Amino acid sequence: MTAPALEITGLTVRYGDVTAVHDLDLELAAGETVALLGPNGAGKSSTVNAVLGLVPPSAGQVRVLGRRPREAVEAGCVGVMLQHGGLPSQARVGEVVRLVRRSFPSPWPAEDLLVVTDVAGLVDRRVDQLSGGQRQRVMLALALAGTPPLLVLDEPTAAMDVESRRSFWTTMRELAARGHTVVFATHHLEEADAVADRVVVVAGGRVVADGSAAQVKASASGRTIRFTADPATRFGGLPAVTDEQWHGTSVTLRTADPETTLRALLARHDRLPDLEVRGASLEDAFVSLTAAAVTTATPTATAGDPR
Ligand SMILES: Nc1ncnc2c1ncn2[C@@H]1O[C@H](COP(=O)(O)OP(=O)(O)OP(=O)(O)O)[C@@H](O)[C@H]1O
Repeated sequence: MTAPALEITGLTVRYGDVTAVHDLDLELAAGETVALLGPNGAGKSSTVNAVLGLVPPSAGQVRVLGRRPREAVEAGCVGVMLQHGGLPSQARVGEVVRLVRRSFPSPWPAEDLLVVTDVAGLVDRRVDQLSGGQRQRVMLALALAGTPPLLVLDEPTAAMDVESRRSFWTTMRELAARGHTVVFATHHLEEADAVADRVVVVAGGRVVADGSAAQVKASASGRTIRFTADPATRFGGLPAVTDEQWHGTSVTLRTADPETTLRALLARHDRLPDLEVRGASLEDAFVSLTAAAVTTATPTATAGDPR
């Protein structure tokens, strides 16, 4: 049986009095593309750093393809893009890529590496002359230089514009299609929704939801009903409504049971102009799951099948 790409069991990371990660379990199968979502300070970077062997677990253990993190990194099993990765500023891109490739036992074929990461046109450029997005692409080329089965990316698109992000994620999909496992921490919910086949939401150092984007969305209770109304109107007392928000003349009701709420609304009002009934977005789910975690400080049920 092949080992999971990543197996985290009971991981706790403490920095002095601060517990950044609490008893976290996570298993990634080979070939999965997994988004790690969470608000600032949720424990994403601490988890990533433990996976890379950069911080020691205070409790629990991490295995990357069955190996200890340091061993896995040294064997070239893990490609990494960190938030504050450095590059030698005076060197040319081609030299840096060549040097890094040479340090691995099974480097990614040179030409293909430059094409896949869209760096071919930058090889003669000095590193300090790159734009933020170009720099990130070079960082990706270095992360892939050892042909790692697992790619770990901490907010990889933070410095990229919309177009660079789009092409970056196209590259990630190609890598996933070639069998690489990709795990990335992000604040961009739309990226997680579009790219990841699994979304893990972390809050307060714990996993609060784990499933496909659709499952995570479904785990945020309720739908929203939106329509236009006179701001003097009040909709208190409607069945199943848990929240009422106004923006000008547009009212949004959150409801646990849209059909019952709609029946009651239509019994009282002849017209509901611009009526829309929507499922929760990933952002709605994220806000409600992470808010619940902060309020209760205990993990809620995971969405979807535990893996
Ligand atoms: N080296 C450190 N020393 C002390 N506390 C730390 C250290 N690194 C992180 N922390 C704390 O641990 C908690 C989790 O931080 P972490 O960086 O893992 O979260 P994150 O989810 O990656 O946040 P962000 O999205 O802001 O990058 C925070 O309270 C943070 O202040």
